[in-house]
Amino acid sequence: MKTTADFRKMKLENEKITMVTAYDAPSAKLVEEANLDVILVGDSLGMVVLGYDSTVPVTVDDMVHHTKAVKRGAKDTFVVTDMPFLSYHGTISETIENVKKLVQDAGADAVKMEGGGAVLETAKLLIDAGVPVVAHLGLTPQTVGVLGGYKVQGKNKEDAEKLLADAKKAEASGVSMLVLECVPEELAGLVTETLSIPVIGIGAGRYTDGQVLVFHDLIGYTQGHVPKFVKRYGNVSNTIQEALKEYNETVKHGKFPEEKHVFQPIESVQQLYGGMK
Ligand SMILES: Nc1nc(=O)c2c([nH]1)NC[C@@H]1CN(c3ccc(C(=O)N[C@@H](CCC(=O)O)C(=O)O)cc3)CN21
Ligand SMILES: CC(C)C(=O)C(=O)O
Ligand SMILES: [Mg+2]
Repeated sequence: MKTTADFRKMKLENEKITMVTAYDAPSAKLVEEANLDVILVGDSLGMVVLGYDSTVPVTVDDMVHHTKAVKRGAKDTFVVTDMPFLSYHGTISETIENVKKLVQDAGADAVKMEGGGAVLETAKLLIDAGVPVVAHLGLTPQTVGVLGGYKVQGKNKEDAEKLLADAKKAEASGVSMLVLECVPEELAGLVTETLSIPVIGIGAGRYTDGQVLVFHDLIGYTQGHVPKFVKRYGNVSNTIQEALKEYNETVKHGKFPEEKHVFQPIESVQQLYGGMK
């Protein structure tokens, strides 16, 4: 399994780092077999899998449940799990209780936390305790209510300076990586060249050390809104829809099951009831 040290080395050697979300065992297995570097059990789970309108309703128990599934499917890939909304804003003991569930019970290799400022103080305490932490700046979907929508961040000088300062603070806190979401690509490039930790972008342009996308967006399986920064590499929704329609038709028309799908012989049933009428 690649580790945080490997990701740092990859940055130094200009080798791009690939990250994708996964929420269950079979998809995690496919990600591992495709040789991607990192799996993120994102709280986007709430939107792409659980049918919520935002990531706000996602709980620690949801993240535990799906992290366990992902770890069963991908035993040899570094797994980062999102700490969900408000699960790292209470007392440090409450936060540690939640981290313990995600790391010790579910097997996450690192936890990701959205935000700068005070969140990074919390990150430092966790890192001192031995927990690898990934920071997440720029568009932080858990604060959508405060931001007023999923909008590009760091567009003016003041916001850009704040973001760069938070990024430096993240590095100083000891975080292993930084996810940068929905920022102008030049700002992402500046953050990337300023920091020595890997910067993974989503909607952050071409100059970051790596990229992350939501699994369902990438394969074309998202049912709701797909952000502009997404490239769809497949169209799985079509494939599934075709299979479902064909199943429906063949059953309705008596063409499934066929003889090869049937258990034979039915001697015992014949002995019991004298066979079918
Ligand atoms: N399917 C999915 N993909 C994601 O990448 C994703 C989620 N869901 N849910 C959690 C967060 C929310 N994210 C989002 C959601 C929407 C936009 C969006 O619509 N952005 C506008 C840009 C608006 C602007 O110009 O300021 C867009 O048109 O893409 C961006 C990120 C990223 N994450
Ligand atoms: C969009 C990525 C970075 C994320 O946080 C998630 O999938 O929840
Ligand atoms: Mg997230």
